[in-house]
Amino acid sequence: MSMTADELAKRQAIIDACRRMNALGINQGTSGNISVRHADGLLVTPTSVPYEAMSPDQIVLMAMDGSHAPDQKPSSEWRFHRDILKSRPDVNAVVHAHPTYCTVLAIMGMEIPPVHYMIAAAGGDSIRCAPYATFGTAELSEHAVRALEGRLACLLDHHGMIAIGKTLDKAMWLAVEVETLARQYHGCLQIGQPPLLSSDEIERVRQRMAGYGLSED
Ligand SMILES: C[C@H](O)[C@@H](O)[C@@H](O)C(=O)COP(=O)(O)O
Repeated sequence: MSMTADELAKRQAIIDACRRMNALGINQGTSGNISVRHADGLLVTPTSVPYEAMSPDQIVLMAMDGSHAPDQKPSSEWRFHRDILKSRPDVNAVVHAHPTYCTVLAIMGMEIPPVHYMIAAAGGDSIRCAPYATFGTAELSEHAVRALEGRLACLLDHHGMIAIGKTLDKAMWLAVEVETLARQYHGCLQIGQPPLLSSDEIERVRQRMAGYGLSED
């Protein structure tokens, strides 16, 4: 398989990010998948390959019509990766994981409200929870794209979380922030119903955050 240095670097960056997801504790086992925009299509992780054993040649190069080399097996979630990248020209990377606290809230069908100003990093005053649909289906993809409208992250009912970004580093950074928010919200709920920040305040923070570190810009 011949490829440019740029493509090889993107493939390796995807694998490094997958391993980091598990090392950071925001994912486990072979759950989760990652994609990055490349040329007119995307590079996406293969299905059910342990991240420690994943090699750059196993990353699947996919066209926007879903086609790929016949000997390659893309992630079972390639549809939402493709559909998000297709519908969001502002986004170049998609990170899907099964972080524990995000998934606990998602199982309960709960979205994350503005309990902490860092929610602004996800693009607005809530992190929505997309309705449940079977993994890998076009229905799940439609729900995810809708839940991500005007946002950079969403929960997936009875499933997990998606974080997206202009770069893979930004999407990974946001994935950790979203799991932290989920943990904080879960902690608050042990005490009672937490007071929330106003939508105006979240919008103020969002504007102040523009260009801050790895957040939205
Ligand atoms: C069954 C899978 O775990 C599915 O839930 C998917 O969402 C996932 O996280 C990993 O699937 P792939 O290995 O197919 O990327």
